[in-house]
Amino acid sequence: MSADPSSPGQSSSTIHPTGPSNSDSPQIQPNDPKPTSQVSPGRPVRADETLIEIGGLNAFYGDFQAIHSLSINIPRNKVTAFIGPSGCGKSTLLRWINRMNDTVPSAHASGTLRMGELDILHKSTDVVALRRKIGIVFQKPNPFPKSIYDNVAFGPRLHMKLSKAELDELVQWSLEKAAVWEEVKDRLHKPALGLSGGQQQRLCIARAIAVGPKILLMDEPCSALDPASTLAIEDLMNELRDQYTIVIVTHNMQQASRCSDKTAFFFEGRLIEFDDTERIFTLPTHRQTEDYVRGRFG
Ligand SMILES: Nc1ncnc2c1ncn2[C@@H]1O[C@H](COP(=O)(O)OP(=O)(O)OP(=O)(O)O)[C@@H](O)[C@H]1O
Repeated sequence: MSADPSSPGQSSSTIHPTGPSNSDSPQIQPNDPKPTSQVSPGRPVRADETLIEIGGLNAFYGDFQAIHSLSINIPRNKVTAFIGPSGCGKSTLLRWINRMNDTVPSAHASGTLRMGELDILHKSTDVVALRRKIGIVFQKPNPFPKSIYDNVAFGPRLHMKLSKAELDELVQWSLEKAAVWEEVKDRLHKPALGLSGGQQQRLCIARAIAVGPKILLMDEPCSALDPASTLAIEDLMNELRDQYTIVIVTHNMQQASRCSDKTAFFFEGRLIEFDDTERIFTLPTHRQTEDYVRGRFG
């Protein structure tokens, strides 16, 4: 396979949708001086390169406020875990990052939510283009009732002008990246719904990366999977982390500590603590964080 281009769908023979440089996205300057942690004033904080910048975000369903004045910078090419008890706003935040909440009539939000120059919350933002950059994988695998091949080819057919050979190459590349190619290569034109749950989830990841996102949002991607499939997804996240920015919502503390670089702990719609995962699980600053990661509540 040749080197990944920085722009998906360009009409060259190299059609892999994303590459390590991610150079086509507007960028906040590396070494953004904003701290990536909200805790421990005085403690040195490593300056990660920010991909998603969130400032003073308030999110509502009607009158109910689900997220309160949230400020957090999501670092590029890292895995960030969102943890916290049920109802604390983790999914709401994911759903605002790729504007899924547009489909909820009562949902509204204020504050800053940016990916580089792109103002995610702005009314004029092209949501279809945004979702190419910010893919999402849900709790329950949701392949389309189509063939395995057509699931992965769906987005590229919509957004890119590719020859049959280029599309074949892209489908293969995406399935390889999602670590499911070997299992499906001989049944590409069979129904996706005939795959196991773990295979379906990896297919959904292949479908998400086929259109060249910068970031993959994963909302409890393993909660419907058996332990072996869960391990396969975790291994996959480890492999993808160099090329993608991954945000995972999880209730599984082992998973957060195994898979993520950074962890954000939320409680009742507020960010309590955001730090390196190792620190959150060994020496958190807040008692509430410690109680949660030790399983004392939630
Ligand atoms: N469509 C909606 N309409 C009204 N309220 C909603 C809607 N979706 C979520 N909420 C409320 O917003 C709050 C945050 O919900 P959210 O789903 O973001 O929490 P969560 O931390 O992801 O929870 P869980 O871990 O159980 O998935 C909850 O009180 C929830 O009931």
